[in-house]
Amino acid sequence: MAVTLDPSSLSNPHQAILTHLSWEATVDFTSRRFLAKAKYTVKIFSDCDSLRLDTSELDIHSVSVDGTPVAFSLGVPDKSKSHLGSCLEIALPPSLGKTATVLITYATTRNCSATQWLPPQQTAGKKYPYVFTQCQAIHARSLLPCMDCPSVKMTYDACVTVPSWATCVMSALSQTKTSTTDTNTYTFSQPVPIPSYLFALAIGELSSRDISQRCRVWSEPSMVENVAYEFGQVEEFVKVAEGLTMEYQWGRYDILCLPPSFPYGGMENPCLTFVTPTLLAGDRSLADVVAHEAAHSWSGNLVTNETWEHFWLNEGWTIFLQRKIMTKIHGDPKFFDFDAISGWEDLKDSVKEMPDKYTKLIPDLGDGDPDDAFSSVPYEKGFNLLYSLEKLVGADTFAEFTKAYFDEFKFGVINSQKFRSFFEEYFKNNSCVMKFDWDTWLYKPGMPAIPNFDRTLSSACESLADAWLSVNGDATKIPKTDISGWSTSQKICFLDALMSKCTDREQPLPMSTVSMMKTAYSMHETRNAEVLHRFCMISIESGDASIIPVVVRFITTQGRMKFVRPLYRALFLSEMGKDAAVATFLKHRNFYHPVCAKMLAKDLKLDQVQDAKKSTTHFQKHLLIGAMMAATSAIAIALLRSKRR
Ligand SMILES: CC/C=C\C/C=C\C[C@@H](O)/C=C/C=C/C=C\[C@@H](O)CCCC(=O)O
Ligand SMILES: [Zn+2]
Repeated sequence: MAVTLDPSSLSNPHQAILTHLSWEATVDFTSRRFLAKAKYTVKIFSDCDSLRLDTSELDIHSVSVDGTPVAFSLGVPDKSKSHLGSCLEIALPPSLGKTATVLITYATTRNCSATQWLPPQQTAGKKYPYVFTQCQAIHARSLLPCMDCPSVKMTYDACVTVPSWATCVMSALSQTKTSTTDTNTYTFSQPVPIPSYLFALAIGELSSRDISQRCRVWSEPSMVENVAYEFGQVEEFVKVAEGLTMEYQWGRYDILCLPPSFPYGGMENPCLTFVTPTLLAGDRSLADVVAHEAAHSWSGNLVTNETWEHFWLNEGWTIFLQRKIMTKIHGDPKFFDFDAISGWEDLKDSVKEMPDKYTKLIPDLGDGDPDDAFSSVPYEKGFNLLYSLEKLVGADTFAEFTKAYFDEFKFGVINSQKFRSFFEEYFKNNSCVMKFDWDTWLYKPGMPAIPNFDRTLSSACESLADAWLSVNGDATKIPKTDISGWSTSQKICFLDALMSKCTDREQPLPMSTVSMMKTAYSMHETRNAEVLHRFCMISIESGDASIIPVVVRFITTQGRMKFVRPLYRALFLSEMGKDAAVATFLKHRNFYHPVCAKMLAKDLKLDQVQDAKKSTTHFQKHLLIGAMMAATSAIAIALLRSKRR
């Protein structure tokens, strides 16, 4: 297999490639570590005297090749690219044949960025600890030495030993469970080759409910009935997706609903999607995230972006399929554009927020950390590229192309050039196709031209936004529209339109209007996280301090980055909320997943405080150390203030 060099990996898949992993691990909740063995089948291509693997913060104990201990070295991480970790270089004896078995014994450490270890208080049951992993994009290397690049796909089996009260689930098919008085040992098999970022496990007190023959939901026991109801449509989602693409290839499609600090809406771990409990609105209104994760069973998991620079091919396609699935479920063809309008608003926010280099569909990641490049751009700009192609060739033909695409690239990898060539070849007899401006779409930063979306379903929401905008302190102008029967999507569309119009006018909604809206709709009390998030954003921007306790509660009871990052940033930028933002983060830092904590520290400029600490004079250092010993959040606030002065 030809392999592209990946800027996000230190491994050498062009010389030797991993084809199968046997992972054996024991979890230790006391030391918060996995004690593990990774045994790889390696295919060696040419004259290759060493195997290079990605690692990050691992304790490597020993390495053997075909049963014989060999020399290995662990590189020193490059400070300017610390996200890449350390290269584990393993000497390959010259006598090796075309394949070899490499066995690495190691332990993870407290600095493992792929895991979050939850104390019992952070679980619903409050009795037992919990651990889960999140490897995308390049955190698998902190869980196991591997070729942490999406172009390397391998099958795996695993054997995991956990305490007797615990259940282990993985991104694979469950095989056996054996128990002793103190332990349960689970085995798993993933017979479809997967990239390292899809390696996943969770261990905790778990229960499950079957939804259909191939779909089951998992969660902590007290939540499992709610989870089963919320995601009860999952079998339909998978069936509709099969109709759009091809037969489901992974055997099972299960869902694990995690504790609230899970940092993403969902993660498409094969056979077992991980989701945030912020989807539990009680009315299935946020289940489109499950449709999204189910769609990844084809786009991303079966046809995988070759490097993270082509991430739009994972996410743009997935959003496209998600919208097709949800349109079928809603039964109204106009839903597709209605939902695309909502995505367009997300795209505008990301383009405003991100540096130009990360608003290109193919960003130049260079030495950049993929976590820094992450935004709605690959999702929504990617979707809009596909939407434009669909409009160009017509929906029926594009539907046929979709099937041909997944069939052509299944079990393999894709990049933007291959995608373009396949599209052009498929439509070579269609003259319009040659006029498509690929270069602008793929390489130009910023917003694409706005498509001519069908606004039939969004116009009432947009009109209501206009009506609220014209209130301007005059209570007699409060709109009479009764929105109590509106769907969540309509409320979201209304709030997005309101925010977008305020941005266009470069003026926040007046505080008096926000206060009238609060009385009219009580959105500050909703249990729907998407609606609450938007209402909190509008309120912060209007300067309404009464929203601060609501925001603080929201950002300290769930850790989904989509919500916590913009809310922390908005608070931090506001005069009224700056100190609350820093104090809240410092107090609750351990609640968040390590990646979320890293990103929030950057958002709140606390990483600069860290850097400043490193470069202070001796005297300043003493002051700083003294202050640190007091260990209060006020210290960081004071530091920030003195920096501001
Ligand atoms: C162009 C960007 C290049 C690489 C970024 C790839 C991954 C970055 C990383 O930060 C991981 C992302 C994981 C995402 C998982 C699930 C998302 O679909 C969730 C979307 C947001 C949400 O709904 O909460
Ligand atoms: Zn996705």
